[in-house]
Amino acid sequence: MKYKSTRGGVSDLNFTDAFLMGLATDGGLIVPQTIPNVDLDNLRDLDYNNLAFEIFRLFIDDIPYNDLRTLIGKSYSTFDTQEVTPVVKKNGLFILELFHGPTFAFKDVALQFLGNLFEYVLKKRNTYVNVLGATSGDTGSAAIYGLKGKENINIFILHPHNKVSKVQELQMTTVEDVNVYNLAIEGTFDDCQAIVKSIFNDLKFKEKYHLAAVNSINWARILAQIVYYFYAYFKSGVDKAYFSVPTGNFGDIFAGYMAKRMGLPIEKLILATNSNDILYRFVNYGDYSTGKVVKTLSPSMDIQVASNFERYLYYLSDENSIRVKELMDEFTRTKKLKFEGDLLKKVQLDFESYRAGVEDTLATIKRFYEETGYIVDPHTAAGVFAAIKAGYRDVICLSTAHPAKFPDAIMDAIGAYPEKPRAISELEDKNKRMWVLGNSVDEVKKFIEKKLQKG
Ligand SMILES: N[C@@H](CCOP(=O)(O)O)C(=O)O
Repeated sequence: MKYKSTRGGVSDLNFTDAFLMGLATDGGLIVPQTIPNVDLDNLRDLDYNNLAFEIFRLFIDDIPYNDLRTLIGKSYSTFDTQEVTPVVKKNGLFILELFHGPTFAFKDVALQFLGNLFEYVLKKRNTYVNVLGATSGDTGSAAIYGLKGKENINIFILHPHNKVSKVQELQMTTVEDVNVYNLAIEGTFDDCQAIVKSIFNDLKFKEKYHLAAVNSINWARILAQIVYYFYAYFKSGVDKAYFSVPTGNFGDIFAGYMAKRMGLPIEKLILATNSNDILYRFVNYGDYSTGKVVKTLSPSMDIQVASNFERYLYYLSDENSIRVKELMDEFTRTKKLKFEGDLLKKVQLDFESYRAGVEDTLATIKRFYEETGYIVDPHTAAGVFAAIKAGYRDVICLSTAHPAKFPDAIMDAIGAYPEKPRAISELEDKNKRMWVLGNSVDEVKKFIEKKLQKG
């Protein structure tokens, strides 16, 4: 399999080069040059690791199969269940539990694998990387847990200062390994993401410091997330699938879109947002225009500029890179895009979307708990809210995080705190380490330079 950029300036990369490049050097996002088709019957009865292997090998042909199997096995051995992403049925909905990894969020599914993949590739190539990423709460800790203490890797993670949950902040900032740098930026997640992209687009700086990406701009993230759509489909036993996906950066739901393009019978992807509703407006009205980021109960979704939107735009434009570049340039200039007519109808064939405000989120957590005894976190609640609104039978809701990451929201909803896994309760007594920086590309660059020169 070869890879290219959505903007047409990069092509014919093998998987490992695409993985190390992260953001394409022309500013676009990397996609596979063809989308492979799967035979569902060959995958149906596989356990998680074997399923992951069968899907990965369709996209990776420059890593020996034995090594790939070892990487997969190592990555998912840190999960608290061999199922990796179990599916449970509650009140007519399937809940795909994606929070069984070390940081209790769906990001672990990809980032445990990416951590091991970086280690493997760097050793093979006898080189090093400095990972740079942005987080609205979950990617950061998952990336840090995937990479902490690993040789030949430093990791710099930007998060919006005081805008992630307390547990999310503790998970990131209590890691004491010397290769981990937490930068709390005086701004929003969109500011953090813009800083990261601007630094990646400074190709001299990127090359000089061997920068690499862990956000879903990295194709390997999407690849790892495709697997659980297949797994959930087989486990649920449904004929045609409806997935409801809490959505911020569009990476998770885009993985579902790819699974559909590979032949998974997905009837509809239900896109759930919180009040940061740019994607809700896009799907319903063709209005992709940024608004102000507002703080909600589901901080990981407090995003207005969705990174992976560009990958979808590429497929929506029938893989026309020139058109994608024009649209992305227009978006950079005006902060808005408009979609109408047949193009919007095409979007609505793939997706439908609902927006859960704060009251909807709290009411959904409460009602679901009262009816099932099961506590969903505020992000999952947005997905459950959307699934109920959509009204289809047997929707598979992606449960993207453990409720203990958001105890205050749960207390507000049901009047009690969720049970805390030990790994979370232990965080409070640990030392914290982070650096507060202004919302400035230069400040972040200077910080990276200073730390790397010292090292
Ligand atoms: N919701 C994310 C934001 C970053 O998204 P990513 O999927 O591109 O890493 C978070 O929790 O950090």
